[in-house]
Amino acid sequence: MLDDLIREEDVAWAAELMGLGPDGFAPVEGDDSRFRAMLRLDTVDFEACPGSGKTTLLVAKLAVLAIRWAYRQQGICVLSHTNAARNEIGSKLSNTAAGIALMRYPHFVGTIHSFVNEYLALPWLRSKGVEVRCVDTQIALAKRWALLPRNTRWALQQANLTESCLIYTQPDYGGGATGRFGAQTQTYQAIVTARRTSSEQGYFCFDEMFIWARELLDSCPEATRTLRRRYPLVFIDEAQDNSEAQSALLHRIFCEGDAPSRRQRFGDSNQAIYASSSQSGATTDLFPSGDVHPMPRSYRFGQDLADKVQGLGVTPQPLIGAGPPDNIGTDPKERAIFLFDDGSVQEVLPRYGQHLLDTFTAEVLERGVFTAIAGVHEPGGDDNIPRAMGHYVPTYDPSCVRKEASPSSFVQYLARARFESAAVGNTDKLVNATASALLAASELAGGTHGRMSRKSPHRRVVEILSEGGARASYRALQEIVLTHAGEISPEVWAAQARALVEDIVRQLSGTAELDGTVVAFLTAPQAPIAAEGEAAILTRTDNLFTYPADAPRVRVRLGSIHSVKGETHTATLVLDSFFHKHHLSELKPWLLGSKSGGSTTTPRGKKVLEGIRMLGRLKLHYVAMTRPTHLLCLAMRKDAFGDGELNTLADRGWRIIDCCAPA
Ligand SMILES: Nc1ncnc2c1ncn2[C@@H]1O[C@H](COP(=O)(O)OP(=O)(O)OP(=O)(O)O)[C@@H](O)[C@H]1O
Repeated sequence: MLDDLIREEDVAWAAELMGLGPDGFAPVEGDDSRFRAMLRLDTVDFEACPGSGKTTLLVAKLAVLAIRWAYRQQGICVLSHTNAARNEIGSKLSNTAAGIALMRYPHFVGTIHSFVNEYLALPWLRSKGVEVRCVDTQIALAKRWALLPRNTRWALQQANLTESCLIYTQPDYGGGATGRFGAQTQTYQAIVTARRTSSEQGYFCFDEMFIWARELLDSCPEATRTLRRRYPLVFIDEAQDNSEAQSALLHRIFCEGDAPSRRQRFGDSNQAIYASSSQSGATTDLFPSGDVHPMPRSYRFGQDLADKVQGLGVTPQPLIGAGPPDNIGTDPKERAIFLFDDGSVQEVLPRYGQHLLDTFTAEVLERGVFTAIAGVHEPGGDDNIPRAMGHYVPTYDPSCVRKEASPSSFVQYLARARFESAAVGNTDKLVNATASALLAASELAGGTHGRMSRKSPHRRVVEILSEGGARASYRALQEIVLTHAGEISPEVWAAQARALVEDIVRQLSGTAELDGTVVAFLTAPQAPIAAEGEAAILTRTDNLFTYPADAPRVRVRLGSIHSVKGETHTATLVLDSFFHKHHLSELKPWLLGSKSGGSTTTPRGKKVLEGIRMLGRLKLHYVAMTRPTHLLCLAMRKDAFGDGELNTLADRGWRIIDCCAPA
């Protein structure tokens, strides 16, 4: 039924639609990989280099399929790993009427988590009589902690266990990281009781939904048949990032055994990086495997950058640099390395800002995307400078860029929305972030309205608040948020916002007294602090570094490498950071060109893989260094380099900028 849905004559139309011109997917210099990729509808893995247009290709295929899809009860299932990727696909599809149809029944476009919730975990829990109110790890854990007897809490604290010991891994509420408290202990029993009670009340942690999804499949094996009939064609974006739990579950739903769905995965195994060092990739249904369709051309950057970053791929791919795109009308720029020492680490960002001003025209500075990213962005000890982003920019707030976890305070909800709307430029994010923060505060205060809804958070709040009551406070609060573009000063918070927020949270939750957890969630915003001395850098809590500070001409978005996966920037500065060792210093042999790839071959011809930590380091920095279209910069300690090494770098086309010396 599916074979004829994308025809040769559709390819030029789809390329045009994606803004690539009619020849966007046409064969180039004998390479017809993209043209063939467009036509294929069999089960295949598209393993392709950074910037090769995987997401673009996926959306182009979907646009054609949307027009030809004639089935009313069966749909296309498009799964991504993150909300950011889902939103990217959604916004690209929304450019055509047929694309918009794909966002509705009978199709599904969403994250793997939302698919698992909607089709498996939620219906299963409902069938067991549980109404799911909220899937939010922070809220579920706060509820569970509050359910524990006081002496259990004390015992857990004494054993250095945090709330996360209340996450379970089995359908009997057992498992999880309970430290020295084995199943026979009273403390363990209290933990299990709190887990069970809060789950029965409808509060779940994010990853627990997979437990219930698996239980459904165990109990009702016919569910897979139904899902395969419903979704004969499945696309998975960012497939390299799937965890074992996700991969195994998807394989079981769509592939294992008879009559599998057709499944196409898009990804790049060299870019497989995970949210935490304890996570690892899938072992079931490895990506890529089986029929692999490579696409070697990167449309993001040119050949010079391709040649310099290629070696950082664990399995170096033949990288053809067919970029950069000429959408901002400038040529690729000379790569640069900023060198610093303990005393000048905070000079790096201003020097980068100045370098951008010297390199790009005012128009490019206005239209381009400029970032500075570090492998480690959570603060640690004050030694081993540079340990994390905070050593370069003391006011950096890591919670603002954690895309998947929920913010942990009202102010952080707003900060994240400011950060996100800096990229998109709409107020909708601020309005909904305010509403989400109020709903989260209300849940913490004991509200039981639940957050599982297809409606926007703003609509939910308006519906719950009665007219004449706190709805007026809600309107006034939204007006304050919008007037201040989400950046509420401590003064405005104290004088106006706080009372409104408390009034709304009381009405949403039906609780007169707001306890300690809610009070902590509603802590006042901090005034921006400037670091001491000449190297003072002032960023706002939204992690935008503006330069020059007094009359900004460029905005640099700060973040972790994880937070920029899949993104395209005009210029990217990759800052060194520390995890067991300094990342970039450890990668020096790759920068100097003496090593390439994730393995070496011994004189006897034996292939020896780099250690696990080094492989992680390579992948992380391969993602980082393949983001820019026009300018790649690095920042490293000056004393990381020995005799002659800086000359080697200069010979390899790196411009050296020494921040230890006055500008
Ligand atoms: N066929 C093409 N011709 C010209 N430009 C293209 C083509 N395909 C994609 N592009 C452009 O290349 C850039 C990268 O595309 P995209 O983000 O889809 O790549 P990706 O493979 O998903 O990247 P990553 O692996 O880093 O996530 C975008 O600016 C896109 O518009």
